[in-house]
Amino acid sequence: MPCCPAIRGGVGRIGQFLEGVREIASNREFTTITGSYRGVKVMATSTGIGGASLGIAVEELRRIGVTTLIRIGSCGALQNDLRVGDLIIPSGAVRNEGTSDAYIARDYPALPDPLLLTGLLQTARRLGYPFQCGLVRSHDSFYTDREAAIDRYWAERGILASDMESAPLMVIGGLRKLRTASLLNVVVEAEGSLENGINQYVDGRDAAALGEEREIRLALETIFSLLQE
Ligand SMILES: O=P(O)(O)O[C@H]1O[C@H](CO)[C@@H](O)[C@H]1O
Ligand SMILES: O=c1cc[nH]c(=O)[nH]1
Repeated sequence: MPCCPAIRGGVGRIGQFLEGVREIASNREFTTITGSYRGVKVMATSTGIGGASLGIAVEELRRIGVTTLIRIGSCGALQNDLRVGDLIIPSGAVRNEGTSDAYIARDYPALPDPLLLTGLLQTARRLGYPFQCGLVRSHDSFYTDREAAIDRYWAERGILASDMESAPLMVIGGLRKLRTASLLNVVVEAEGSLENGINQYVDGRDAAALGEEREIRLALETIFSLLQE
């Protein structure tokens, strides 16, 4: 597999799947690389933590002509049958964060582009990767005094998992006519320890890494497949 050892973090790990990797910009939490996957030129950008920085990245990528964005991220499970390393393909997201509120009232839904969503589902099946498709919840904080009650509330309503960026990505995508979708890897099981889960991946270390490799491959294969149609 071609390698790009100088680029740190998730973007560097995406770079391991690409040929001809070049870092084209790096400032604060935002690092952008380009490379090609099976002959298709792709770009990967780290968007930091939370909707606010994601929103800035998406808007600036749009200004340079990007039209299709797939989030490759992690999440905490809200349902007991989800294990570390399981993939979730969100069919929509609860808007429990402030960034999408800055754009439009909550009546406006956070939904992925239907063609991109369909592409991800078909490709996941073709690759044989187990996944769940359903609703997730995007939030702004881990450490309020109400986290356990909030998680219970949404878990009882069937929400699969929590992340921080899927909803703002989908709302901004809808409003700006971008094709967006999200892809999440479970790094914390329901009722699990948040700190252990996301900082060290303690018990599920290998499973989380495998889940991440799968979501990177799934995103890239989906882009490749859609361009063949
Ligand atoms: O793995 P990423 O994409 O950063 O996603 C999740 O991890 C971060 C929290 O540790 C938040 O950004 C959350 O959405
Ligand atoms: O529990 C978690 C793990 C990752 N990201 C989240 O938003 N929550």
